[in-house]
Amino acid sequence: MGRGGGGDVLIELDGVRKVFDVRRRTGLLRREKRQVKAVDGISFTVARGEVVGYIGPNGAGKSTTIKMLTGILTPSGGRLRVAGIDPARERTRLAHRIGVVFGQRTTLWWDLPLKDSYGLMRRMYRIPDDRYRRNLGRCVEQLDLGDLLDVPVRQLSLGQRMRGDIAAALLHDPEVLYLDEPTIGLDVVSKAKVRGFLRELNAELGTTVLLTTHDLQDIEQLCERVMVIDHGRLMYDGPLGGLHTVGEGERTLVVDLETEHPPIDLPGTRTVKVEGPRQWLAFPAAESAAPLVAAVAERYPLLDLSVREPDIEDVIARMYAGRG
Ligand SMILES: Nc1ncnc2c1ncn2[C@@H]1O[C@H](COP(=O)(O)OP(=O)(O)OP(=O)(O)O)[C@@H](O)[C@H]1O
Repeated sequence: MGRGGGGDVLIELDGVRKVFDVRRRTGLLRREKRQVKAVDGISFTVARGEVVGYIGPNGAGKSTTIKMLTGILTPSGGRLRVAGIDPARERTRLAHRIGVVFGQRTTLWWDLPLKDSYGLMRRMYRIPDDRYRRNLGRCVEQLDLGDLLDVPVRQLSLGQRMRGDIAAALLHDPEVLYLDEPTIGLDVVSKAKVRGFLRELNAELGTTVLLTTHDLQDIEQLCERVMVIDHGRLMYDGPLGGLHTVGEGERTLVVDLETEHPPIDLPGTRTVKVEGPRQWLAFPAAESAAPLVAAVAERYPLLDLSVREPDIEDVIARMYAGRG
C-alpha cells in the first residue's frame, strides 16, 4: 500500500519544535518552571497517497505532532505546511482539507443519533448535497453503519463508535486523514473492519493517511513506511521491514494448564513467566506456532491457549538494543 514516492508533497515539516512550559509545585509557596521539549526538531515529508505509520513510546511526541498538523497547537519553531497551508495560521481553511480521528475521544455528539451528528458536520463544512450523499453512502456501506444511524452515540459500542467517527472525518472528502490510535480497545473483528476500510479508502480515493498506533498489526497491514519518534526526535524513517531486521521479534504463547506445573521446558522456547496454572512461552516471531501448540498439548494437561504478537514497544526496544 501507499502510493507515495515521487508524488507531490502534501505534508512538510522542517525542523519543527514544540516546547511546553510546565509549572510544578515544589513547596507550599514555591513553584518550579520547567520546559518539556515534546517535539524537538523534526523534519519529514509525506507525498500524496502515502499511508505512513507514526509510532513511538508513550510521551514520545506523536499526539503533539498531530495537533500541530491540524493547527490545534502552534509550533515553537520550524516550518510546517499541509497542502501548502500553515495549519496554525489558517486552521479553518485547512479543516476543509483534512480529517482527524482521535481514538481516545469522539468528535460526535454524545446524545444525538449518529445521522444527526453527520447532518451537523454537513452544515459545518457546507458539503454540497450530492457529495454528502455519495460520501455518507460509501461510509455506511463499507463501515457497516446502516443499522446504527438512528442510535445515539452514547449507546454505541467502542468499535461502532470508532467506525462512526471515521465516517464523520471523511464526509467532506479530506485529502489527508490523521488517525490517532484508531484501533485502541477494539476487538479483533472491529480492528479488521477498520483496517480493511482504510486500505480501500487509500486504494480507491488515494487519501493520504498518517497513522499513530501502538498496535504493530495496524502498521503491518496498512503502512509501507514507518516513522519512529522518541523524545521528540525522529529515530527512523523507512520501510517496516527495516525495523524488523534490526532484531527478530518474539511472539508469546500464553498457556492455561489444568493445574499448576513447573515451567514448561520445550526446545526453541523460553518460559518467561509462570502465574499459577498460566505460563508464558516466548518463541521466535518468524516461526509457526502450530508445532509448538501440538507439543504443549501432547505433553501437558492443556485447558486453553492464545498467541500474543510482539507490540510496537517491543520492536522499538529491540531497535535501540540493535543500535547499542
Ligand atoms: N499541553 C501540554 N502541556 C505540557 N506538557 C505536555 C502537553 N502535551 C504534551 N505534553 C508533554 O509532551 C510530551 C509528548 O507528549 P505527546 O502526547 O505528544 O506524546 P505521545 O507520543 O502522543 O504519547 P502517547 O503514546 O502516550 O499518547 C510528553 O512528555 C507530555 O507529557
